Amino acid sequence: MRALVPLVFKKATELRDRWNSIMREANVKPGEGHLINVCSWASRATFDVMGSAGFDYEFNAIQNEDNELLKAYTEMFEVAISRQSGGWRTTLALYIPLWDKLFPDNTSRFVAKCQKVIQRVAGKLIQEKKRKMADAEEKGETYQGKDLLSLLLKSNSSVDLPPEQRISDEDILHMINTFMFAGTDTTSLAMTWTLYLLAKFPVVQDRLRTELRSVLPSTSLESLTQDEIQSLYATIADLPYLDNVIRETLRLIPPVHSSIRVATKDDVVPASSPFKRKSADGTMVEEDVKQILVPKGTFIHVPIEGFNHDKGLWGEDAWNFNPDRWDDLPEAVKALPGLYSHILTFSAGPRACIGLRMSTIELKSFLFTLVANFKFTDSETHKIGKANVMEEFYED
Ligand code: HEM
Repeated sequence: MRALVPLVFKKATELRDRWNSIMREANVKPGEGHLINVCSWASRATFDVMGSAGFDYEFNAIQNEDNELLKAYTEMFEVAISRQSGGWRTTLALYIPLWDKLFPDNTSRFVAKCQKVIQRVAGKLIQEKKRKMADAEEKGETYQGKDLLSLLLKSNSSVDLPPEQRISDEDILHMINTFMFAGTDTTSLAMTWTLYLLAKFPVVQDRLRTELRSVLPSTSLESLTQDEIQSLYATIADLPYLDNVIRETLRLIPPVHSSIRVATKDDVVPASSPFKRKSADGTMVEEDVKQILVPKGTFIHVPIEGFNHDKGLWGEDAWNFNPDRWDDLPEAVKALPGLYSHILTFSAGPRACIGLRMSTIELKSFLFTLVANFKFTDSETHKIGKANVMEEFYED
């Protein structure tokens, strides 16, 4: 993870410079604003980080959007996310995964087209990496690549690994897809919502900027040595208000708002307080229910956002954006499980997120660079909506 820090700083300063040059080109005068689609830029930045750190691949997305692999991923993500709105096809595909393959609609055909591009380009990437490793071996050297793909290929070709435990190139390709899907837009959404909330709550933004500027180095970030960057990041990582702002955003707007699990055996889930059960047509079926029976095979919707917003645990102000709450959490919250800060944003248990540390480095470094240099305000012309549990943001 240490090796990630200089790369993330490089990308954060690149994004800062790109925004500055856009404003210069648009002739924006000091104090004037300029409309920027933060969501799209944040996504391009996290693609760049994942490309370099994950696969030693330069999407170069902050500079241009023409890369064909980048286009395939972004278009595929957009389509996949638009499908999340539900509908009978989505539900059917959940129970019969082959359905989409047997009876593809336009969306499935489009995703298949993107997948073909990914298979071709990422497949070439895997072959090139293997060739570099073989070349190094021929010279009696060890290939030094530190990206995820190199480490994966190295451990996969290790002589100690029994052949039946080696993973195929096809599975490695699937892993690249998983990392691109799980590790880019999640972090960029977290970054975007943080900047959005800062725009909505200028007092919080000003207080955060003051904290960030207090640790700005006296020379430019570009002139820092690797050791100085590491030491700057260690300082940023410990900034209390930045930490609170990030935790509060991740609590209030988790980028993954819900998940699904399947019960592998019959189970009983106790209710924290008795509830009334209604049938699908809204008529009352049972009063004073104290537990939920879960038969094996049931699909369970895990409401991450609901867990993070529970007023019974977090207090009446649970739906408010209040970074200071992290200085004095209710006892009930402290007792909650979760990989991160008693919230379910990164899930929990054996299949919890493995990218928590990577996304923390990205969020802290990018927010440091951007908030110390720019002031964010809500767009007057573009309405930004929020679905799921909350539709509005409440002032504390
Ligand atoms: C703010 C950023 C992120 C959030 C909110 C987030 C959230 C999550 C959640 C909720 C899950 C569980 C999904 C489920 O089981 O239904 C998950 C899994 C996963 N995440 Fe993240 N993630 C983030 C960043 C990252 C990053 C940067 C990486 C890349 C290293 C990553 C890699 C993964 C992987 C590989 C899994 C699957 C783990 C498994 O099934 O064993 N995530 N993430």
